[in-house]
Amino acid sequence: MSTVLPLNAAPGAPAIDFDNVSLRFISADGDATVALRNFSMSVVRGEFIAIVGPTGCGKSTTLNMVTGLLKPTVGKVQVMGQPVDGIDPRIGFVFQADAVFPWRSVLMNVAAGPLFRGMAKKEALELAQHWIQKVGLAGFDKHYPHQLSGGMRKRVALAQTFINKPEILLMDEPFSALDMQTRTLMQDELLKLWSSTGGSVIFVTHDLEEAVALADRVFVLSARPATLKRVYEIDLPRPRVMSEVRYDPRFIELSKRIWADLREEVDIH
Ligand SMILES: Nc1ncnc2c1ncn2[C@@H]1O[C@H](COP(=O)(O)OP(=O)(O)OP(=O)(O)O)[C@@H](O)[C@H]1O
Repeated sequence: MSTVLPLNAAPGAPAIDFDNVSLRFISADGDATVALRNFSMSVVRGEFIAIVGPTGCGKSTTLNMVTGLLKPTVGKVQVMGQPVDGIDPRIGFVFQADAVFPWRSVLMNVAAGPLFRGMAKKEALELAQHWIQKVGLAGFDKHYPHQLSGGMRKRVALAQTFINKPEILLMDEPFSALDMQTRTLMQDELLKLWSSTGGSVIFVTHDLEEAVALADRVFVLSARPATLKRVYEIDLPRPRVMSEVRYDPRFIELSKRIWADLREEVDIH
């Protein structure tokens, strides 16, 4: 099994492609749970996709198939035109739980990726300082995670991820543990970082307003076994400012429509 895919193996291919994918979990006592059924989704390079759906429908499962942690029972998942196979250095992650190392300073946390890949220490630390500044943490490089607020730790996580220049970024409710104000700041931060680096993002969230505010397209999943219910084009202009976009009449209209779709799923189950 190869662990690293050839870079830009298929230049014209979508960044991520789910082709009629179903996934069934079989538990130790033989019970089957269908988490995803006939799911297709194509993510263009540079596109920001959000996935919303009721609890337990299979949102995280889709991300786990992009990383290769889970394999579809039926159908195909491809990254940059190639089947998912092993660890792909082009993919970055930010999840709800902080992935920062508690025993490392902010600087060493942010430098971890480049150092791991063999970059010279001086160069890696300089690059890390650059990213620490970029996420608004200048002066905190010697702090340890326990000395930071939840929002600041999230900034470390973003710097730690973006320093690796991911071509694909998978985010699973990354800001859901934050208070509303910090969350809004982090959403702005994410959009800035994304627009300056140009990767593709899949952002899983329970918060449909967050999905509408951030994404180019919102994929609505049905209750389990999840199928794709509808896809919404979010034609709000960019750059978007989180504290303002929520008052845009088009934002309100789209949010209402998507909520009506989602509510049907939540009501039934
Ligand atoms: N390893 C596993 N073995 C068996 N069932 C699993 C496994 N992982 C997930 N499931 C089941 O598959 C379904 C989808 O789970 P998943 O975590 O993808 O949902 P989700 O939409 O991300 O949920 P939430 O919104 O609550 O985070 C759930 O019913 C879950 O219990």
